[in-house]
Amino acid sequence: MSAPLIEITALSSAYGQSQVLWDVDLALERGQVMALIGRNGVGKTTLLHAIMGTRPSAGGTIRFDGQEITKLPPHKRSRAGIGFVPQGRHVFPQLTVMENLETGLSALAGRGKGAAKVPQHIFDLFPKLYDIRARAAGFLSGGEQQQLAIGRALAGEPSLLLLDEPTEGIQPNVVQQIEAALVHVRDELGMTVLVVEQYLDFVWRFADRYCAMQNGRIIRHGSIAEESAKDVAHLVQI
Ligand SMILES: Nc1ncnc2c1ncn2[C@@H]1O[C@H](COP(=O)(O)OP(=O)(O)OP(=O)(O)O)[C@@H](O)[C@H]1O
Repeated sequence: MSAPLIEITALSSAYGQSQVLWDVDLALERGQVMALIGRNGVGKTTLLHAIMGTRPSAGGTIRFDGQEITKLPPHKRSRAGIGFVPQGRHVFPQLTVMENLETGLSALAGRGKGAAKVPQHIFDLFPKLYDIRARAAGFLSGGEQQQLAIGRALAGEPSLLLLDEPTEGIQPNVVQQIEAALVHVRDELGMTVLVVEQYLDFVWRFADRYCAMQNGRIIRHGSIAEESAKDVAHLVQI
C-alpha cells in the first residue's frame, strides 16, 4: 500500500498555557474523505489550523506528500498542495467573486503553472459563481460565500482539501451542491478531503472514514460503511 498523503504523529497545540491538542495521530490515504467530528470546543478547528500552519504546533510531526511540513509557514503548505476552507468562509468582501477566486491561484506558484486562470470545473461545480463573478463578495449570501470559499481553495488545485463546517448556516440546496462538489473532487480529481462537520447525516452520505475528538484527543475512528451516524451521534451532542 502507498504511504498516506498526510500523516500526523503525536501532534499537540496550545493557546498560551492552555493545551488544546494532545497526542493527535491521524493519517489520510490518497483519495479518501475523512469526517472529523466532535462537540464544540474539542479542538477540531485547532487541528485544521495546525495542519494548515495558521496555528503553531507545540510538539509532534506532520508529514505531507512525502515531506515533513511541521515547521513550514502556511503559504508554503498551500503551495505544497493543502487547501483550506475556514469556518465562517473569510472571503475578501471588497474583492469581486472572480478576484477572490484568483487569490486562490497563488497556491500554484512554484508548481510551473504561472499564468493559470481559474479552472472551468469550479464554475461547473458552482454555476452561480460564474453568474455573479463581477459582484463584490461582501454582498453575497452565506451559501454563495461558502461556494466561493470552496472555489477559491480549489483554484489552487490542492491534493488535500480541509473544510471547517461547510454546511453551517447554509440552506439545503447549497448543501446538496457542496456534497456533489466534494464527491466530484474525490472521484474525478482524486483529491483527499478532511472535513469538520457536526451535521452527521451530510458527511455520512459520502465520507469514507470518520474520526471523533474529545478534549483535544482523537478518541475513536472508523469506517462510515460499517457504522451508522446514530452510532456516533452521542459524540457530537451537547
Ligand atoms: N484564540 C484562542 N485562544 C484561547 N483559546 C482558544 C482560542 N481558540 C480556541 N480556543 C480554545 O481551544 C479549544 C478548542 O477550540 P476549537 O475551536 O479548536 O474547537 P472546535 O472543536 O473546533 O469547536 P467549534 O465546533 O466550536 O469550532 C476550546 O476550548 C477553545 O475555547
